[in-house]
Parts: sequence; C-alpha cells; structure tokens
Amino acid sequence: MTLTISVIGTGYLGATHAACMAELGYAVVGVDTDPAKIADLSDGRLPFYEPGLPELILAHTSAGALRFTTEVAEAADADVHFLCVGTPQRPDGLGADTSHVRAAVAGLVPHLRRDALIVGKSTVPVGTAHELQDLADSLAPEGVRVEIAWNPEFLREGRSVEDTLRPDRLVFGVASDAAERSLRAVYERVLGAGTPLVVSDLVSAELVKVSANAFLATKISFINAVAELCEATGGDVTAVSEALGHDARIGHAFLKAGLGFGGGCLPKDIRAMMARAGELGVDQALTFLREVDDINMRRRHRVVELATEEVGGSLLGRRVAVLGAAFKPLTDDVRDSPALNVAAQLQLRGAGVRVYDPQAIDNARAVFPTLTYADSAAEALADADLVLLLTEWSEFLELDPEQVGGLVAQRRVIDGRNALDTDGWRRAGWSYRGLGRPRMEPIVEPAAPEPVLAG
Ligand SMILES: NC(=O)C1=CN([C@@H]2O[C@H](COP(=O)(O)OP(=O)(O)OC[C@H]3O[C@@H](n4cnc5c(N)ncnc54)[C@H](O)[C@@H]3O)[C@@H](O)[C@H]2O)C=CC1
Ligand SMILES: O=C(O)[C@H]1O[C@H](OP(=O)(O)OP(=O)(O)OC[C@H]2O[C@@H](n3ccc(=O)[nH]c3=O)[C@H](O)[C@@H]2O)[C@H](O)[C@@H](O)[C@@H]1O
Repeated sequence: MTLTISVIGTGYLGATHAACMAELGYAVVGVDTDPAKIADLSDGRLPFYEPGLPELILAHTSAGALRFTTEVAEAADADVHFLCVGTPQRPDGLGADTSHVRAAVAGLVPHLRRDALIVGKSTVPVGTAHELQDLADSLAPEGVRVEIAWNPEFLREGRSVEDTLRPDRLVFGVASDAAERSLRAVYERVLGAGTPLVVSDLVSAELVKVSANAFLATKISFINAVAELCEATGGDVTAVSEALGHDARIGHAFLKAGLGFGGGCLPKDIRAMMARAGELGVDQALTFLREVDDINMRRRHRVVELATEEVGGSLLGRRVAVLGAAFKPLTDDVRDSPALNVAAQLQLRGAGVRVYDPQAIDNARAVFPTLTYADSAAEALADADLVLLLTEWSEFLELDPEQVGGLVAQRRVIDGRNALDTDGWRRAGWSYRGLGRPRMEPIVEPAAPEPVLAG
C-alpha cells in the first residue's frame, strides 16, 4: 500500500520535502495558508529559486502524485503529517516565534478521524515537541490518538533536493516504537542507501538541529575572528584557513572567511538557542554565541569601512557596484542577507549603489525598495568607482577582469567572499581587497626587454 503523506507549510523546506516525498513514491498533499504560493505550486510552478526542484514539482503534480491546497482538512487522511512551517525570530529579536507550529497542529488535529503521527521538521526551541504533544492531546477528537515525533531537517538552500534524498544523516526523535517504525517506513529508501540514522528522544532530536546550526555559525565566526587578527597584523586569512583545514580534525568546510553568515536560519537559530538557554536558567552555557553573532555582524561593518577607505574617506556621491543580493549563491533568499545589509549601509552613507543578482532582485526589491537594481552585471558595473563582490555566484567569479575594467571608472574591487582570482584581477590592473587579507596593488608585468640585435 502506498503511504500518503501530508506536508504542512510549503516554503523553502516544505516544498522541497513534499516534492522529495513524491519522488520517493508517496502520494503527497502540501498545505499552506498562503493562497498565492498554493496557486503557483498547484500549477507546477515553484514560487522561489531552487536548482532541480521545479522539475520535481512539475513531474509529480502532472502525474497526480503531488497536490497542494490551502485546506488543511484535505490532509486529514494522510498516514504521516510533516510540519514544515516557519519559526522566525520573534519581534523582540531573541527567541523563536513558535506560533505557526502551534497553529498548524491546532488547525490539523480537530480534522483527524484516525490515529496519526505528526512529525516536526521545523527548527524549534528545545521543549516544543512536548508542548505540541500536550496541545494535540487537548484537541484530538474522541478516540483518536495523535503522536508527535521530531525529524529535524539539515538541508541547505541551493542543494535542497540532493540533501533531502541523500542526507548526511537522519534523526528520528520519537516517544514510541510505533513512531520509529512509521518513520523507518517513510524513509525506507533513504535508509536503504546507507544513510546513518540516529534514533533519540524528542528533546535530543530538537537539540541536534539547533546545535548543528550553532556549530556551523561558530566555525564561520571563528575564522572571521582570525581574519580580524590578520587585518591587525598583515596576515592572510585564506592561507591560515587553508592550512587549518588540512587538519582532518578541523576540515575545510565552513572555514571560509569573508562577509559572514546570513539567511533565514543560522542567525535566527543561534539567537533562539541563546534565548531558550536563558529561559532554562543555563544562559551562561551559550554566552559565547553572543560573540559568534557579534563577530559576524562586525564583518558587515568592516566591508563598509573598507569601501569608505578605498574611495578616499567619503562615500558621498561615489558610484558603487554591488554584485550579489542573495545571502549566498544558488538561492533567491535574501533573509538577513549580508550583501543587502552592506548595500543599504553604503547607500545610507551617501553612495550611489547599484545592485545586481542573477536570481534575488525581486526579493531584494521587496525588502529594500529604495536601492537601485540593475538588470545585468554590466549595468551595475558601468562607471563604478568601486566594485564589491558580496555573493559569490559563479557568474561573478567568471567575469573577465579586463572586460570589466573597460566598464568601470576605477579598477578597485573589494572581494567580500575572498572568492575572486586575486592575481588575475590584479594583472588586469585592479587593486584588490579581500577580508582578512592585506591590500593588494595591481600587478604590473615588467616590460619585455628590448631584443639585443647582433652587430
Ligand atoms: N530554509 C531552509 O533551508 C531550512 C529551514 N528549516 C526550518 O524549517 C522551517 C521553515 O523554514 P522555511 O521553509 O525556510 O520557511 P518559509 O517561510 O519559506 O516557509 C514557511 C511556510 O509555512 C507557511 N505557514 C505558516 N503558517 C502555516 C500554517 N498554520 N499552516 C500551513 N502553512 C503555514 C507559510 O505561509 C510559508 O509558506 C523553519 O523552522 C526553518 O528554521 C530547516 C532546515 C532548512
Ligand atoms: O537550518 C537551516 O535552514 C539550514 O541552515 C544552513 O543552510 P543555509 O542557511 O542554506 O546556508 P549555508 O550553506 O549554511 O550558508 C549559511 C551562510 O554562511 C555563509 N558561509 C558559509 C560557509 C563558510 O565557510 N563561510 C560563510 O560565510 C554563507 O555565505 C551563508 O551566508 C545549514 O548549512 C543547513 O544544514 C541547515 O539545514
């Protein structure tokens, strides 16, 4: 018998999860409260950019295995329900807002007509699953037993399909053997491919997720703290990072110094983890995450400082080309984007900023409508006094520095991601500044010696 799956919340996480569940062979219904999103998805269109996902959505909606609705009642018959709604930062700036997960459970449970398993995937403060179990118990119709489990998600935007179908590991937080059996059945093919599985209690599963993101954020801020030291001493953080990464105990991943982390998850998740520790009376355990956050935010100010220096002390009236608006390449997500944050700061200081991004301009315009957006890199670069690379899309890394040099007013580049071919740009007459690296002047090739003529 084919399992039927419901996925509640069809944003970046939920749309991916729904499509991948259909890819694993299940009948899937995706539910969201946003009618525009549901209209797009129902037509087989993905309302955001994610490589490889539109093809899956289109294939499975066309085949009838995947459908979308705003009516949660239509999910009631599913065997397993996955919760994928948002848990954004609360307006007070600290803890996570869990109102959407509670609303999703409260919306679904009264419609259930048989025993059900609700599996949380959203990233939540530790203890939320138990609260949701109490909520479900209080709302379950007579004779219906609803169980909550937690199966945290580790996918990265830009690689979400691959990360879902071939994850590094699966984590099942369960309160019963029956819940574990159900999850094993859902993920049978993924487990069959050799994916490591950790089965734990609910609390530990919730903790794995926030700890993973806190660890990744800490690793990035660690190397960015070293970058600050390099700036004070003339060292080059890219050399330090490369050498550190060769130590197998450290590794190269998440050790790239630059403008730091942004996005809809790492920043909010470390703040929520700190807030939860405070509520639990163990705030001292995580005060270092405050430093992780501060180091990260300082990188954005540092780029603005460098930009100001590069144009001679005042940004007023200077034309700055900003390459990149998304919080990282391969996504159109601009939530807490370091690139946009820097662009906005430059504009506040009087610079004429033109931003270009291959995918994220519409989202960027919605958040920062007063910035000027270009339709191409060339348009952003035209007559620029300074070029800033802030999101390392391959389109930017492949730019020909000689050609770009012909577009700008001044050959000055700040590489906020330490990603450009330094020597290539310098040979084309550019002055180069990375983060945590010494300023580098253009490389002037010595003129070829005059041929010595015999006689
Ligand atoms: N974006 C990512 O790469 C990952 C996100 N996560 C976590 O997954 C959760 C969702 O994140 P995103 O997908 O990025 O957020 P998102 O904002 O893109 O999507 C959330 C969706 O939930 C919908 N929603 C809100 N309340 C609802 C309700 N009561 N019923 C049905 N739908 C409802 C919203 O309309 C929205 O479409 C968060 O907890 C996040 O931390 C975890 C791993 C990866
Ligand atoms: O909980 C989540 O939503 C997800 O958050 C991150 O994934 P994501 O936000 O898609 O992006 P990452 O690839 O982790 O990058 C985060 C930020 O760190 C920055 N970064 C990354 C790596 C690095 O070495 N240096 C660095 O500055 C990136 O530019 C980006 O701004 C985690 O990597 C996922 O495992 C997790 O599931």
